[in-house]
Amino acid sequence: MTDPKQLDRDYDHHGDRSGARGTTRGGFPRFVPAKVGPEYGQLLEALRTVQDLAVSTSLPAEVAEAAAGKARELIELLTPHVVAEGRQTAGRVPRLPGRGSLLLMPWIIEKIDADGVRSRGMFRRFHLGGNSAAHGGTLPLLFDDLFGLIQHAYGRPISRTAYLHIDYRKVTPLNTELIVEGAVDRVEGRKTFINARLTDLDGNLLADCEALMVQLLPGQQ
Ligand SMILES: CCCCCCCCCCCCCCCC(=O)SCCNC(=O)CCNC(=O)[C@H](O)C(C)(C)COP(=O)(O)OP(=O)(O)OC[C@H]1O[C@@H](n2cnc3c(N)ncnc32)[C@H](O)[C@@H]1OP(=O)(O)O
Repeated sequence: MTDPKQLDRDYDHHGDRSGARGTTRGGFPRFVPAKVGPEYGQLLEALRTVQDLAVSTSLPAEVAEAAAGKARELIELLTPHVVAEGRQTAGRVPRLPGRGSLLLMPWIIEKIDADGVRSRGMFRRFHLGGNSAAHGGTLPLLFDDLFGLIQHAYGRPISRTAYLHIDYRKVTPLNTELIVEGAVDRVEGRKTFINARLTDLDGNLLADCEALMVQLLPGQQ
């Protein structure tokens, strides 16, 4: 992983974080890959299935009550292990779906270098909008995280998404393997313009997206 200070001499002067271990005084924590065993991936897959079930069931009261009890047990188990931003495992395991984060789409990075990033995966029941299609709001999440990876792999410093323009070309299906791929289009000073496309495995275009990411100034969060 590139040292962010090599990309941005002012890395430590963005914003004013606590400086706690694993974070910086910059606007973003440093992304240091986390080392985890297979049990972490298994936990995430189980939790994703719980998410799918939470949005796709109609529970009798006694089942909802029993499930709430089990959920509280899980909360008790996990709560003592909360850590500061930058030290959590989620988002720092590039080989796992969604980099090991439940927030992110559970997609796998297939290619990541200065020429662009490609990921493969599925939208699942948890992402349902209506009529068997992915919720329109899930696509910006997929694209935005891809753009973060693209500009990091391109060697650009800390930036924030200024705008993200999506054209929805075709309905995005659930439970169907898809590809999202994008690259830097051009850099103008602090501005990085990035394009990406979401397609099915036959190459049919489902959505395309153009975004502007703006490099943060010293002192900016
Ligand atoms: C170990 C495991 C691997 C990990 C490996 C690491 C990977 C890591 C992945 C992380 C992935 C997360 C990546 C998410 C990134 C977000 O999603 S960030 C969250 C969403 N975005 C935000 O919250 C941004 C909120 N907005 C802002 O903070 C500010 O508006 C901005 C965007 C920083 C710009 O403000 P500013 O610094 O005051 O800049 P400003 O002078 O207004 O504009 C600079 C230039 O940009 C232009 N501009 C600014 N906004 C716009 C706009 N909306 N439209 C057009 N032009 C604009 C201006 O016109 C100006 O152009 P020039 O005059 O220079 O030609």
